[in-house]
Amino acid sequence: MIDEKGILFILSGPSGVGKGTVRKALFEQDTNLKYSISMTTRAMREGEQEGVDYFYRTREQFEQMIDEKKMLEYAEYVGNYYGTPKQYVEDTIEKGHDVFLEIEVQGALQVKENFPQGVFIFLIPPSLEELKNRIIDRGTETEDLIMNRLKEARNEIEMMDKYDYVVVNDNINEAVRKVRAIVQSEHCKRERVAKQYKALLEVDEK
Ligand SMILES: Nc1nc2c(ncn2[C@@H]2O[C@H](COP(=O)(O)OP(=O)(O)O)[C@@H](O)[C@H]2O)c(=O)[nH]1
Ligand SMILES: Nc1ncnc2c1ncn2[C@@H]1O[C@H](COP(=O)(O)OP(=O)(O)O)[C@@H](O)[C@H]1O
Repeated sequence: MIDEKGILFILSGPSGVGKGTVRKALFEQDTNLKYSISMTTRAMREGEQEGVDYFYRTREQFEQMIDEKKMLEYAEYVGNYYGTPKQYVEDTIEKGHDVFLEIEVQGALQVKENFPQGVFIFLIPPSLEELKNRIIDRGTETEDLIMNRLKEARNEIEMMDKYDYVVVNDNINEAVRKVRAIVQSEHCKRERVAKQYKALLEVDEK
């Protein structure tokens, strides 16, 4: 079939719900999705690589990108900037490839404003109790921050109706399977297939 523009998928959800875990598992399997590498001002962690996990930049460099309107979205999270460089997303979609973002909720809401044709997937925990356990088990946050995150999570979950799909991250394999199914369904949307088919028929006529 004739290539159309790619689709932008946005996976978001409260801190600790498992966004990073689901995204990594999704990309481990054979996939045609292109992951948009984010830019951050946070320090590189052991085992991470520049241009693989993130583009690591200073606050000055990040703020310059913001001023030059080169970010599709950005947010401050635990004292650091995180954001999606616009150019890669636009070029890749233009070439007909799907792009996948894994970002926190404030950023996802900005993408919704700037790129409403994106497909918004909200990952939720089976319960707030389980969310709390996951944040504690991950061991990256203090008691105070954990309480903050949970309060934020409640507010964020209320944003659910801004999203196209909601996936409960109970069993990880099930959650990944559902995200993959969403990607496939979007490719089977009538409007999309009809457009591609029309172009195909026009070529046949020539
Ligand atoms: N808005 C926004 N959030 C991002 C971006 N990249 C990563 N994040 C989110 O930033 C948060 C912190 O990420 P990180 O420092 O890698 O720590 P993690 O909590 O171990 O995943 C996570 O919720 C990510 O989903 C981005 O480009 N934009
Ligand atoms: N389906 C799941 N079941 C149990 N634990 C999970 C599941 N998904 C993720 N986790 C664990 O929960 C913690 C938070 O996951 P992480 O991917 O860092 O979340 P986020 O990127 O949303 O902040 C990690 O310790 C991860 O191993």
